[in-house]
Amino acid sequence: MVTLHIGSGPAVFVASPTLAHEALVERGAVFADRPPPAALCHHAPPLRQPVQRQLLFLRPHLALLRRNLTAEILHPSRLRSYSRARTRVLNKLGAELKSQPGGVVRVIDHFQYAMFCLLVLMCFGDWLEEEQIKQIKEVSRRALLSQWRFNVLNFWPWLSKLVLRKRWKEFYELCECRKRVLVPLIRARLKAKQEQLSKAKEDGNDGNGDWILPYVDTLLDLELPEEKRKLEEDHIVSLCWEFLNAGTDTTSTALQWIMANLVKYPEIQERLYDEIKSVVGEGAEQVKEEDLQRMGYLKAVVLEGLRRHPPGHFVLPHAVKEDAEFGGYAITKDATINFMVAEMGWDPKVWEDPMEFKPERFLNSASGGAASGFDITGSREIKMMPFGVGRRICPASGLAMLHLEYFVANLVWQFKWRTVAGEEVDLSEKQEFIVAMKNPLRAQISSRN
Ligand code: HEM
Repeated sequence: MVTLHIGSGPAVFVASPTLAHEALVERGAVFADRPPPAALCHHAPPLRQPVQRQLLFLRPHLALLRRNLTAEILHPSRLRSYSRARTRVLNKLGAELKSQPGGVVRVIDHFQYAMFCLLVLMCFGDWLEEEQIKQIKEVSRRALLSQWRFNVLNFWPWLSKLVLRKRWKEFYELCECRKRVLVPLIRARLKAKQEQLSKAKEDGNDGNGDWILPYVDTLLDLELPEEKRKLEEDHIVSLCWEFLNAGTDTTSTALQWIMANLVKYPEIQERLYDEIKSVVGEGAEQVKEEDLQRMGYLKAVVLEGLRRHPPGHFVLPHAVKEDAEFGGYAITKDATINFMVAEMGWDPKVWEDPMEFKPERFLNSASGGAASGFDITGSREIKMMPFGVGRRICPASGLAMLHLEYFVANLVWQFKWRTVAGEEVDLSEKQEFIVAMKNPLRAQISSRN
C-alpha cells in the first residue's frame, strides 16, 4: 500500500513488505538517500540542528563515516572486545535493582542509564569514572527534556530570535555545555593515544595492549581523503553525541517492552529461565556472552519484542534520488519516502494473531526449534524491519541484538519478575521520539538465588 500526502512536500508512506523490499533491496540505490539538507534542518528539533549542520558540512563524507563506524566499532569481530564494559554495566544495574526498597522497580530509568553507560564506555573508553559518565548523562537528559521547548525555534528562526531571545540563549548555553563536557574527554583521549604510541615505540610493540578501541579514537585518526585533513573538534563532538543518543532510548525502550511482556506472561518468563538454566547450569552467577548463541528461545523472545513493539514505528526519512515509477505512482526526485515498520510487523497476512506476544512463532521446526535462522536484515524477504533494511539499515543492529539478548538473559537469570500487587502491566503506547510505554513498567523483583 502506498499513500501520498502533501505537507511540507510530497511524502510517500510504504506499508507493504513486498514494495519495501523492492525499494530498499532491489532498487536500493534509488531509495536509500536522505532528504536534502534543507529539509533535514527544517524538520530536525533545534538541538539536533547544530548536529545536522555539522553533518551537512560532513555530508560528502557520510559514507566514509558510516564505514568507519561499522568497520572499526560495530563489526561483529570488534563487539566482543567491549564485553568488559558490558559486565561492568550489568553488575552496576544488578546492584541498583537489588537496592530498591520493597523490591519494586520502575525499570526505565535504570535501563536508560545502563544503555547510556555502555555507549559512553564504547565511545570514550572503559577507564572512565562513574562521575564523568554522570556528567555526560546530565547534559544529555537536559537536552532531551528541553527538546520540545526548543522545537518552536525551528519555525521562522529570524522572528523567534527577536521574540524568544531567552529561549535561544538557553539553547546555545546547552550546546556550550555539551562541548564543555565532551571536549575534555576528546582531548584526554588524544593525549592518551600519543602517550600510548610513544610508550609502544619505547617498548618496541604495536601499542595494542589490553585496552578497547574507543569510537573517539577512530574519529581522531580519520583523515578526510580529498581535503587531506583530520576532523575538527566540533565535528567529533557532534558525531560522539549522535552515537550516544542514537542507541540509548531505542535499546532501553525495546528492553522495557520485552521485560513488560515477561512480567505480563509469567509462563514465557519461566520457559526462558528454564532454557537459561539448561545452558549455564545451576550454580552460574551470570550468563556469559558466549552462552547466548545456545539460547534459541531467548532470541525468539527478543525478536518477538521487536516485532510487536518496535521502538520506531517508522524508519528515518529516506529520499528518492531520481524520478521513479513505484507501486503504480510517479514519484519525483527528492520526494521523502518512509516505511511503516510497525504495520509490517503486525500484518495479519504474514503473522498469525499479530497482536499477540508469541515468541514460539520464531522457532522454526526446520532448524531444530532455533530462531537463529530468522533474517532480521530483510535482505531475502521482509517480514518485519525494526532496524530498517538495505543500505540505510541501522549500522548497530548487531550491537543492539547483543545488548538485548545479554541483558534480558541476565535480568531473568538473576531476578524473578512479577506484577506489583494490585497493579497490571499496561501495554499502551506513547509517541515520543520513539514509541514508549505510556505507563512505564513497574515490577516486583526478587533475587533468584
Ligand atoms: C533496539 C535498538 C535499535 C533500533 C530498533 C534501531 C533502529 C534504527 C532505525 C529504524 C534506523 C533508520 C534506518 C533507516 O532509515 O532506514 C536506525 C539508524 C541508525 N541507528 Fe539505530 N537502532 C537501534 C540501536 C542503535 C544503536 C545502539 C546505535 C549506536 C550505537 C544506533 C545507531 C544508529 C545510527 C548512527 C543510525 C543512522 C544510520 C544512517 O543514517 O546511515 N542504533 N536505527
